[in-house]
Amino acid sequence: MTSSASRPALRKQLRQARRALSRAQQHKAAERLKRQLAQDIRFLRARHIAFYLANDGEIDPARLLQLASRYRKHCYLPVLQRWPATGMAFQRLVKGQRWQRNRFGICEPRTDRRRQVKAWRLQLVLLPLVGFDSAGNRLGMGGGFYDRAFAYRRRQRHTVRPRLLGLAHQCQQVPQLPFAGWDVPLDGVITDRGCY
Ligand SMILES: Nc1nc2c(c(=O)[nH]1)N(C=O)[C@@H](CNc1ccc(C(=O)N[C@@H](CCC(=O)O)C(=O)O)cc1)CN2
Ligand SMILES: Nc1ncnc2c1ncn2[C@@H]1O[C@H](COP(=O)(O)OP(=O)(O)OP(=O)(O)O)[C@@H](O)[C@H]1O
Repeated sequence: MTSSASRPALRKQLRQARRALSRAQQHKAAERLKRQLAQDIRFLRARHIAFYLANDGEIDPARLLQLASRYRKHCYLPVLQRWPATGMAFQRLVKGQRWQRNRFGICEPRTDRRRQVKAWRLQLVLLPLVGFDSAGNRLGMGGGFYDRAFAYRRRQRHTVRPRLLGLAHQCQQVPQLPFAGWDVPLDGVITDRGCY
């Protein structure tokens, strides 16, 4: 996989690669991801964790969400804001949760501001990646939603909360991603094959 391609071209290639994975490969990857994170101190210690609902071939953290609920952790999902349209909040999941689709067709909890928290209240955020490199640079879907939600971390480098862990299939690693000024570096990346 070349990383000299432009961001949009690279995004397209990598999205195709993850969508091309078979159901059996997806299943295995999700299981391996769960096994790794279930023993990770960052997962075990965190009480407030943001997940995502897998879409577009993303590695699926649903098993971890189930595990976290069993441990009585507070689980959150991203919810796109209507205003500003570039905003994204994290909303806590509740029993009997009602759902809606966002403007990209991704399922999310029905908006309820009382259950939304400030990004810095979370202890661990599991981010969906389109691509990553060994330096912790990430490529997302291109909306800049996660970058904006955690932009404050670039001003407060000492802030450790929340930890940002990118999740990806191993086939999404590239040698080097072009760094954009607004990119918020990750604390780590976890794939079905290991940690970075
Ligand atoms: N599972 C999951 N949930 C998530 C994200 C994600 O990456 N994965 N997001 C992370 O930011 C946010 C949604 N961000 C997105 C940004 C751009 C496109 C996108 O470009 N979609 C279309 C094209 C545009 C359109 O339909 O109008 C596409 O699939 O090509 C989708 C989601 C919030 N929820
Ligand atoms: N902190 C910010 N303030 C304003 N605009 C931003 C900020 N961060 C990113 N953006 C804008 O968002 C757009 C998308 O950024 P980028 O291509 O890095 O998205 P991404 O990281 O792939 O997506 P995502 O964060 O949703 O996973 C860029 O054009 C950039 O201008």
